[in-house]
Amino acid sequence: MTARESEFAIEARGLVKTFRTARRRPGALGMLRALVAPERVSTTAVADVSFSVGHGQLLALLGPNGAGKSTTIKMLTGILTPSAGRASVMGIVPYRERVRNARNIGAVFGQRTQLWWDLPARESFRILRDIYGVADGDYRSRMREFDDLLELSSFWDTRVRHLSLGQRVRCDLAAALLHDPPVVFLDEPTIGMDVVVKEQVRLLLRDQVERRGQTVLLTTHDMTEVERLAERVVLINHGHIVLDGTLAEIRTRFGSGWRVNATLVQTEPATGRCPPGLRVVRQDGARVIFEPDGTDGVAPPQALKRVIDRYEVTDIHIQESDLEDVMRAAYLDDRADRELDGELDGETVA
Ligand SMILES: Nc1ncnc2c1ncn2[C@@H]1O[C@H](COP(=O)(O)OP(=O)(O)OP(=O)(O)O)[C@@H](O)[C@H]1O
Repeated sequence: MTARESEFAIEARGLVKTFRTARRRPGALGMLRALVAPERVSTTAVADVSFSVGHGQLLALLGPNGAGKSTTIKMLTGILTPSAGRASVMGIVPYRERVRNARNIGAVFGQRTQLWWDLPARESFRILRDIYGVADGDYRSRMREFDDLLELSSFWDTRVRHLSLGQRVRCDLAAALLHDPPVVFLDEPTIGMDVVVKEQVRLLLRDQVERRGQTVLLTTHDMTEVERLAERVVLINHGHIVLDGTLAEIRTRFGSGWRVNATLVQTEPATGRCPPGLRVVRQDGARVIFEPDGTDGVAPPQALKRVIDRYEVTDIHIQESDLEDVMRAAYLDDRADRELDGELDGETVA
């Protein structure tokens, strides 16, 4: 099957990854025991992950620390072989055909550079140009484009080891996109960047998807990034998929979806006189946030009218619920499910 014949650019079906590591006990005796009779323990980083990404889609893979996001990406880039399940990227099984897969993908691991540590970043770009056989004209125009957006030329002649984290990740991003791969994996690509550079990276990614039709799989802990970029979100927790949907679907399922933000003339608690179908989420003096209480399925225009009818209002608008709150609700829901299934043992709530 050729790359374009496969319906999805990225497919993961029942992926599992278990690591076997030596357990280290404390103290000198523990160290000795580890040398003589090492005790091995299994960690299941990815327990059961299935999802697919269509050609030209940008999907955000989200989850708390240790959820299994990086391990999933490593299986999709061919760095790790799954313990069970299967993966395909542009019709290729990444861990079986690493070299063919490498031509189709670009990858940025924000925590770790792909560049040559002791060389100036520009030297790494030239080496990558030769490895991937990028034509001189294409190389020059892409470097110009990356420089325009990411302002690399002020530091690309500095050795990579001397770059700041944000500068280094910008160079990593350019290196990953240099051969214009159809699929890009970005594991925390804006780590260490200031807000201005973050915005530049978002512009670059949007352009890669909209103009070049690239497929992007992104992990991030930055919800603004998700709101700005992702059409779809897959949420992973403890190596399991918790949800898979558009931001709108996720908001509907785990958040009220919207809230009424009002500034009242009165400053006493609004709770006692709350309009029907609404409850007070927060009140700070005259500023009150209401959300639907779930009793009558009130819609945003009705909710505005009910608040205005009940109070004297100086300012009022509908606000979409905060994505951080929605994600937290989704984790807590998953946690409650697993508690019921008896899977959790003494774990603290994030
Ligand atoms: N090589 C390894 N050997 C043993 N355990 C590992 C290895 N790599 C990852 N793990 C464990 O697997 C789990 C998932 O790790 P992973 O790096 O995939 O999480 P993550 O979702 O990317 O987290 P973060 O948001 O912190 O980057 C963690 O408990 C981690 O300690």
